[in-house]
Amino acid sequence: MSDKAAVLLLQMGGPDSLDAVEPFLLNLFSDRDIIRIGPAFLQPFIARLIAKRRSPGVERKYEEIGGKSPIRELTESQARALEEVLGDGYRCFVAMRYWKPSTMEALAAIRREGISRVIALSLYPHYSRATTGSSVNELKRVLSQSGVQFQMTYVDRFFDHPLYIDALAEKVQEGLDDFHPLAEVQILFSAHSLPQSFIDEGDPYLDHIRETVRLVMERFEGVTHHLAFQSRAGPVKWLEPSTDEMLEHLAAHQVKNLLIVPLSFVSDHIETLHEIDIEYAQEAHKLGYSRFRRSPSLNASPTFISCLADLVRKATEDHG
Ligand SMILES: C=CC1=C(C)c2cc3[nH]c(cc4nc(cc5[nH]c(cc1n2)c(C)c5CCC(=O)O)C(CCC(=O)O)=C4C)c(C)c3C=C
Ligand SMILES: [Fe+2]
Ligand SMILES: [Fe+2]
Repeated sequence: MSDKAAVLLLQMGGPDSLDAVEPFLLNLFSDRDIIRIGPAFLQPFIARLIAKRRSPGVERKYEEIGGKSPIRELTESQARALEEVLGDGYRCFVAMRYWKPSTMEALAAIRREGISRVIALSLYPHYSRATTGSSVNELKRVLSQSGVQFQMTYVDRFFDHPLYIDALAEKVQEGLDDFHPLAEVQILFSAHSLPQSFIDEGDPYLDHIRETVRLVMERFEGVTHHLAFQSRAGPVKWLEPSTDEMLEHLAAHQVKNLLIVPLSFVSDHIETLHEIDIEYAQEAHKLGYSRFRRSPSLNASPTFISCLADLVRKATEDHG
């Protein structure tokens, strides 16, 4: 047995080729933690229909950002950077909820290394049953099926960690530096949307998002900011206002310079590279903004990696 600990980074995953889009969507729409469609016994059939119907449009979007999601490479590079900072006592692994490497593959790799202590670290800063909840449920299912005993610790949120806030603030500052020094810039935080029913049932996601925004804005006193929600994916009531409505609203109020700051994701993927950089940028141009920019994603930002390292070290101390 190894005396090292494994850090298992939990992330959503994304298609690694255009052929992977439909099976990726099938995995996602089959998961009742993220979406409930009809009674449980019917969901696999309905999920198949939705995945088939949705995939041509989604494939076109992935085609426009290079033919796949970059989320695997970006998460692997976060894992390597984290390993470097943590040093000899740790090895880092990645488990993707809806694509590769799967939770099963990740646990098998940890086992091959002879490691028995695992810190499962969700890469979603804000807790939601739809994201972290789903990944942790999957992990627990696979652990119980595998029959292998690991000593597990879970880190399921870090929306208010000072180093996460520092890392975001650095990116916001980089974004602001891309405007003329005398320009009056407003900030639009754009978080991933969630059906309102999750919040009504007690999901803390919205409170976590608001707290992150509050803490970041403590560093930018005097700058006007807004919060909106992007990437709805179905015909229910989602969090409001939507990012596209907010873009229209601000344009109508003569806002000319806008920095959009993506929240809820810690790396680039289709919703930054396509939805913001292509779709919202075109919309902003039509609406008459003079300058519309996105702050860079955290990816392997050294400050963000030191946040992850701090979370891992604290989890290790707590469970000695
Ligand atoms: C079905 C409902 C969905 C809910 C609820 C939802 C919540 C949610 N998702 C993220 C983060 C990501 N979502 C991504 C893609 C994606 N999400 C949904 C659906 C829901 N998400 C779909 C159908 C897709 C696929 C793309 C599409 O069809 O439009 C991704 C990107 C993966 C990648 O390309 O790399 C991320 C990341 C959060 C944070 C969240 C709620 C809090
Ligand atoms: Fe999503
Ligand atoms: Fe108004």
